[in-house]
Amino acid sequence: MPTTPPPLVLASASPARLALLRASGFDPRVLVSGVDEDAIEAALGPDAAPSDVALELARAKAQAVAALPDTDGALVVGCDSILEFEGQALGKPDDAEDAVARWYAMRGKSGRLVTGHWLVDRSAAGAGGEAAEVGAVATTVVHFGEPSDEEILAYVATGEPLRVAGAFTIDGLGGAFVDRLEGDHSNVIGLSKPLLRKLMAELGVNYTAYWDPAG
Ligand SMILES: Nc1nc2c(ncn2[C@@H]2O[C@H](COP(=O)(O)OP(=O)(O)OP(=O)(O)O)[C@@H](O)[C@H]2O)c(=O)[nH]1
Repeated sequence: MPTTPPPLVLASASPARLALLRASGFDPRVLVSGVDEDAIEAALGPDAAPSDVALELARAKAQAVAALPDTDGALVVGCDSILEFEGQALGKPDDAEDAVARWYAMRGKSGRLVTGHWLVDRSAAGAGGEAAEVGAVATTVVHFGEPSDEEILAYVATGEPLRVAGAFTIDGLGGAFVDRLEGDHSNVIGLSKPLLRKLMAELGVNYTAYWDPAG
């Protein structure tokens, strides 16, 4: 019989990450970190690798939430997703104009969606242990389709691209404009399930112990 795992805390405001965890058998509490992502990115400098930025932001979010008294005894997970495209680190678009310009540049090409993952184990057994990665499992190559100008304008007008890293989704409206992926799809949505399992194992936490046997 699996031991009772530490309660899971998602240090993210992302509705997609929460929905993904719930669909995967978890019922996390959500505590949003409120960290100043722009300040962290500025401190890393313009030449920082997108994977380094994503990991540093994931760390900042997870550790900020793990510092709250409310997370005593819990396992905290923080994430950050960035699209690496033609040498640029692209988060959410600044505005509709930026989203349109990005799609004009992205269509017919490919990019790498990297998601930094950072876990902090505040349980008694975990003693503040941490596990983090933005490696191979947390990098997915995205091959974009070729939406027409009109389709791009229609997509941006929905507002969806403004709310997501890289100005696209694979499971939402934007999926029509993503031809294929190479790598983990959940990583693109914002949290890689196989990587979460791996990082939990590094902390001695059993991923399946969160599942309700009654289903
Ligand atoms: N549903 C969906 N969401 C996506 C996809 N790609 C990126 N996102 C979302 O884009 C957002 C990336 O921004 P982040 O800064 O990592 O996270 P956030 O939403 O700002 O929330 P915090 O973790 O609180 O910063 C996340 O909410 C991701 O879930 C996708 O293909 N599908």
